[in-house]
Amino acid sequence: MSSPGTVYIIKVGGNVIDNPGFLDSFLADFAAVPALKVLIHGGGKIATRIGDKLGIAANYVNGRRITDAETIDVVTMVYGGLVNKQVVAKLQAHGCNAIGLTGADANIIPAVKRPVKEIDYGFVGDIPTGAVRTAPVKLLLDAGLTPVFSPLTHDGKGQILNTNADTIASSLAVALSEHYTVRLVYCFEKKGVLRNAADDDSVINLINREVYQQLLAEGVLSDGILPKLDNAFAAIESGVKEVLIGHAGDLKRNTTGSVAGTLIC
Ligand SMILES: Nc1ncnc2c1ncn2[C@@H]1O[C@H](COP(=O)(O)OP(=O)(O)O)[C@@H](O)[C@H]1O
Ligand SMILES: CC(=O)N[C@@H](CCC(=O)OP(=O)(O)O)C(=O)O
Repeated sequence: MSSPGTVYIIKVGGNVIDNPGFLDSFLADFAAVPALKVLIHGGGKIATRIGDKLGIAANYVNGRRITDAETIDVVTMVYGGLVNKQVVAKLQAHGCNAIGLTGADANIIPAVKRPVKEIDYGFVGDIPTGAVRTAPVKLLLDAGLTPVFSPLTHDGKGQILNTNADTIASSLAVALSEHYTVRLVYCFEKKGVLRNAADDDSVINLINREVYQQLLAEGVLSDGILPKLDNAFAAIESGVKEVLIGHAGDLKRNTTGSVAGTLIC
């Protein structure tokens, strides 16, 4: 049997999306990745700004947006519409035949509304293990298309759900590992996971579970880096070949054999 081909699952975060020049150079690099690839975009910052204009204030708990009935409409419009279609149009301009999707399209990412415990997250979706349906993604890749996912899923009963983009990337990476050698690259505005969040050059090159526990105990990690690391470990422990967290400007290096940023092992 021949060895499976490589697919890059690449996630780009809200601080890159919110900076038009940075986003454009990132998308040019993404378009040039010489392998099969899937893009997952965030957009939390833009959703917060547009929500503010509409008088709908953002509220985050543990890195997840509390998504009430008004907020799910805002994020559906912003992630599934504005951001997704702008990213697709820009990729087309770079010669990448992108197709924009939510997790509801082709029923690729069925999710479950997060149960209410101490906190009611509202219309936030968790992706059950094994739920991602890879067949439609494979069809698109086989047809020469590049899927671009917004951070939206659905409950199978007609309700769109808001799911953290890092989680979507990790779940897609794990599911596609059954068919491909998958490399997952988280791209954001820092050079990697930092030992000192205020020092952009304090990148930690390698993090395993033991180092992660130490960093947590030292209080070095906060905000969005926590769900990113949780999702990164979930991927590396479930069949994904390589997981990297790095600067969006280092995508070219991170998809051509070298490593710039933090490698999860
Ligand atoms: N030790 C750390 N290293 C890197 N980032 C950190 C660290 N501690 C906190 N952060 C914060 O985590 C953020 C990344 O999470 P998030 O804002 O959700 O990014 P994205 O939108 O790209 O997923 C960084 O912008 C940074 O402000
Ligand atoms: C449930 C939840 O928190 N969803 C995220 C989805 C967007 C996202 O993940 O965007 P970034 O990658 O830019 O952070 C949110 O609404 O902020």
